[in-house]
Amino acid sequence: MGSVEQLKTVDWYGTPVPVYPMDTIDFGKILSAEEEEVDRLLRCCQREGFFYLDLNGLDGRRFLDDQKETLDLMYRFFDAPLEAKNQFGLVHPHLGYEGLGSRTGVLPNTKDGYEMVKVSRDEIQKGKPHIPDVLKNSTDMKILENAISGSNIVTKALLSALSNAMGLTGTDRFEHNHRNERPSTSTLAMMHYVPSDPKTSKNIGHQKHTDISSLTLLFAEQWGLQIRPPGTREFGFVEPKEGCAIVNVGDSLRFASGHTFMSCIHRVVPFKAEEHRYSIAYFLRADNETMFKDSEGRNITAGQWHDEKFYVFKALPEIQALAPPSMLFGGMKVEDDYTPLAGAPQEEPIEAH
Ligand SMILES: O=C(O)CCC(=O)C(=O)O
Ligand SMILES: [Fe+2]
Repeated sequence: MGSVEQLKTVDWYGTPVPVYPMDTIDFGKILSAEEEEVDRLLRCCQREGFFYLDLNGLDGRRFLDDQKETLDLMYRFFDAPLEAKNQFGLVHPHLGYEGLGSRTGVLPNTKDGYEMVKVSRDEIQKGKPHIPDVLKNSTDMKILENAISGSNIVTKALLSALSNAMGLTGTDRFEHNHRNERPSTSTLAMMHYVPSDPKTSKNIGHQKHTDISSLTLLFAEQWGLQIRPPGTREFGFVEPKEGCAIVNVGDSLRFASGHTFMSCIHRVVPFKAEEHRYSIAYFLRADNETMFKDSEGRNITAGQWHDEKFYVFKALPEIQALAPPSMLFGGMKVEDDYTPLAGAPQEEPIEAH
């Protein structure tokens, strides 16, 4: 990572903000286990915890088609009346609907700026998903099924490559804790960020965090995602790249790698005040029963980690501040942030307890 002076920047409310470069991993080369590509993938996970995944090749393009279909479905879904979207509410933390402002926002004294609907992989596999009636026709069901199975295939291919790169065999391989027939909280999250102005709105973006997941496959064509690579103090934007998904390592894979992989700290801010932003995230998560050692040295199951961290995500800032920082940030080092935003309040540093 070069110094800030050498970084590309983008204007954000009158201030130049870094645009962080990220490596690009070619999905086709990963499928063929090309050694150089697999080694680069491993280095991305060890150094930064995020990368672009290039899906422009023949085997990747079908997942881009799934993304387009999912986006069309989302435009329709989020246009529906609140009662229709919220038909089942939040059934479990990893499935169902969460309305605007359910969590803490990205700036002090704000709530989040998005609504979200999540579809559980397990429920889709069992053929009995809690999906609101507005989406429960056969075409929409097929779109969701394709999006989930496609994302599962892509993330499992990455897991397998990472096991190879680490020389893992048998039950030590990462895939062993991500078996399709075992219960997990793996889920497809579809998010709609409402237009909001960081200087005046009370609903703003997505609070900084690391993901609970093992790997997150994110499709986001619009600006707004910011990352804070290890060793930096400043959030910078991730530039959307044609035909590429963004992949990040989450806490579970960091734990499974013996804390050698980086769980990427990130957040979402409104890029243009008048814009609706849509993003699709597949969270590949470990089987609920998988045992990890977390950053506090506790032995904890993947299911328990999910539930505890979800509770902290949803808690009020006062409660969040009482949780160990390793909860929201998976044991990643968190220095105070520098958040340039002319005229707007700065993000409060999270204190260590
Ligand atoms: O909307 C995005 O681009 C990222 C969302 C995110 O970080 C999350 O849901 O964990
Ligand atoms: Fe995230």
